[in-house]
Amino acid sequence: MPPKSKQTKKQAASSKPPESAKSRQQQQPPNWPPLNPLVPTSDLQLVPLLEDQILTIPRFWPAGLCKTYVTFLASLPLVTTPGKPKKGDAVRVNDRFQIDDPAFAERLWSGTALKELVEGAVVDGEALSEDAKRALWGGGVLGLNSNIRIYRYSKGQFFDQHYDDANNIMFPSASSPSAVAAKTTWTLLLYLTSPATGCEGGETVFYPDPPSKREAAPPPVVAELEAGMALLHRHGKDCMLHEGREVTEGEKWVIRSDLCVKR
Ligand SMILES: O=C(O)CCC(=O)C(=O)O
Ligand SMILES: [Fe+2]
Repeated sequence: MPPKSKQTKKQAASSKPPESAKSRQQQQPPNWPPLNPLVPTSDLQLVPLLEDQILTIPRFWPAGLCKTYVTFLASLPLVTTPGKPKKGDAVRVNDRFQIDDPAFAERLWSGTALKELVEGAVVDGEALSEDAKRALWGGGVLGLNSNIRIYRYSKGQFFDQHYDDANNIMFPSASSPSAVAAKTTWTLLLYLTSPATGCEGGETVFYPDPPSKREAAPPPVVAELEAGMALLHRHGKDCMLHEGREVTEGEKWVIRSDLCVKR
């Protein structure tokens, strides 16, 4: 699908946790399976898919852990998107489970290679300076957004072209009783399925803007699904137009959170 003009700039529907009666009464977090076995951090790296915009971590989760999670996530009460989006929201047709779970966000951050890779910021074998790190992540990194979203796309489901919003949040602080003012700067997608697990289609596709009005847009950047690969992309004002292509066979499963920095 060609990129749409900026006039039709769709946002992903609000990623803030729903204000339903259930969420206000503090929905019980799931009993997430342990995050092991994992690939040692020293065997992993941040690999740019598009410089300064999209980074991947291939083999972030091994196949076995992805499989354990897909089986577990399928037992959660996922909710199918209502057919018609609110005005200005992108069409998202999938099944979703959303939970505010600071403990799981912290495990996904510190209990995996993510924290070390992001804080170390060794991109393509080159270690960034402290200033370059702040410029890359948009500030001093705190960890992952506690707003955890699980997506299941079955055959025919997709996430239409949109931009991801940055959100201001209060980040729980380990060192002080009060939370720290934070904002989200990058989207984290963790793919649990791929053609190797029977999922066809469903690639996340990014549409770069043309360099000027008179020039053609560069070709889209396609993130092929790889079970266990994590992908980070800039969001908010620096977000690229992107979509989750239609799944044509099998199921696509994704865990979504966001990188948070001090505000
Ligand atoms: O599922 C995908 O590939 C994309 C998801 C996405 O764009 C989002 O969560 O905002
Ligand atoms: Fe998105």
